[in-house]
Amino acid sequence: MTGFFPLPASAHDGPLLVGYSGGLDSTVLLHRLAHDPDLRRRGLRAIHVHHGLHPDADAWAAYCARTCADWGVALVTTRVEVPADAREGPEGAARLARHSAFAEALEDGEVLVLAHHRDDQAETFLLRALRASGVEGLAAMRPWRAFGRGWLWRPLLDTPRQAVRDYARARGLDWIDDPSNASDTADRNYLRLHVVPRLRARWPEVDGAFARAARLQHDAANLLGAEDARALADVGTIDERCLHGARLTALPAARRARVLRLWTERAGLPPLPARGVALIDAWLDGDDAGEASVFAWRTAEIRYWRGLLWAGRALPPVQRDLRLRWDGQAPLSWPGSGTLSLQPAGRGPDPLAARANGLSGLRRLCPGGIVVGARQGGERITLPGRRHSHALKHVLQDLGVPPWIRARLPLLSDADGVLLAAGDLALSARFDRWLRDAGRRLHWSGIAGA
Ligand SMILES: Nc1ncnc2c1ncn2[C@@H]1O[C@H](COP(=O)(O)OP(=O)(O)OP(=O)(O)O)[C@@H](O)[C@H]1O
Repeated sequence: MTGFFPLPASAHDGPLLVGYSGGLDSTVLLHRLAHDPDLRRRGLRAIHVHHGLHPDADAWAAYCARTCADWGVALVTTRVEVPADAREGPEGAARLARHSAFAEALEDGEVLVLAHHRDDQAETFLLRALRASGVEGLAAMRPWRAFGRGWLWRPLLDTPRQAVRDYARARGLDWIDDPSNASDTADRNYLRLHVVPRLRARWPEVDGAFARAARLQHDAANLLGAEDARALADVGTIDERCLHGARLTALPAARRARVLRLWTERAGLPPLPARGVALIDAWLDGDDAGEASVFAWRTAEIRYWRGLLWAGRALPPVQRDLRLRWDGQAPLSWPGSGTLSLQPAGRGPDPLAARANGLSGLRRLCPGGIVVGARQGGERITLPGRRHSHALKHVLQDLGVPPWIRARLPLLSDADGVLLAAGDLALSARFDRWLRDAGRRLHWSGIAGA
């Protein structure tokens, strides 16, 4: 009988949840784990994701249930909906649905175990090279990573497919052959069926060589990542969404691209594409004419203005015609662009005056209630301590408010159209006085993602 192949040491010791499709690889993995008394003591269960895509999918789920019962392993079967017209194609959409089912099933500290092996790693490396990936992509799959509330472990990543096959044959295991593996329409299958066999005929060690190359990229990616984090800290963020773009220009182009990607990743945005990096480079190199520039990708945007870069979720369109009445009692939602509320001020006012003013004071200030609307252009405001009014545009420019926030600012006016406040960024002398007397402050929660 061929060897009971060794498993690498486990980096985390939570109970195990095996992703069990019923195919050769995960059958071998489950058998190997289920027959290892040390691992069983940690706790072991399996999950089968029923994609409902193949006519035999019910039979596959039943097969997995029987095998698990034979081996004394508890099985969770989860049915997922795979959208027929997904942008990622059917395999990609099934994979996404499967991974969210895994994340949902995984309990705190539990370890999801998947049966990717060394030949899968070699294919992933090749696929990534064909997509012109950098070091992070070429590092391919990691043996361990954080996943949902626990971890993801790929203990077979150094085990060749042939060893997996030998193990199954030696123990008389059977498994499900998914017929889609024989089709070469998917890139991975094309490599597996046509390309890797040609390479292997000439270079028998090709899988091991690609897998080793992936590991080297992994080490390089870790080293680079640590330097990127230092460079980002040196560039300095104003907050997690706003960066001193001008200071990026001191960095070499390749480092600048990596720092931008790290910054957008930390802001929780999808990976920044190369054309976004190129455009930002052009902004930083060009004359800043004072116009804001924007690059949008997927659900995200980066905006550039006066040497500063902002990253966030795509902003809602400007609603120029929207006008709402507000009595100040409850917070007012300013559609797509935050909320206005009147809150108690930090330093307490004279309590008697405050009670006398209170919200009825707001009605005294504006008998017709406050009208909240978008900027139309040409507004003027008389700031506290000033005798004359100023153009709101200049006030906001002096405050350094970027144009896309200016366009979405809720403007508060009285019934006669006299401007009281622009968000909570600029207050008129009259409104400021009333707020002080009432012991209140105006709060605008700002634009989410701006
Ligand atoms: N239907 C399924 N139910 C449970 N686990 C599954 C299922 N399909 C795949 N797995 C698990 O995921 C592992 C990898 O399978 P496969 O290569 O098909 O998945 P993938 O997530 O598409 O991987 P890749 O990242 O290589 O594209 C399997 O060995 C198995 O452990």
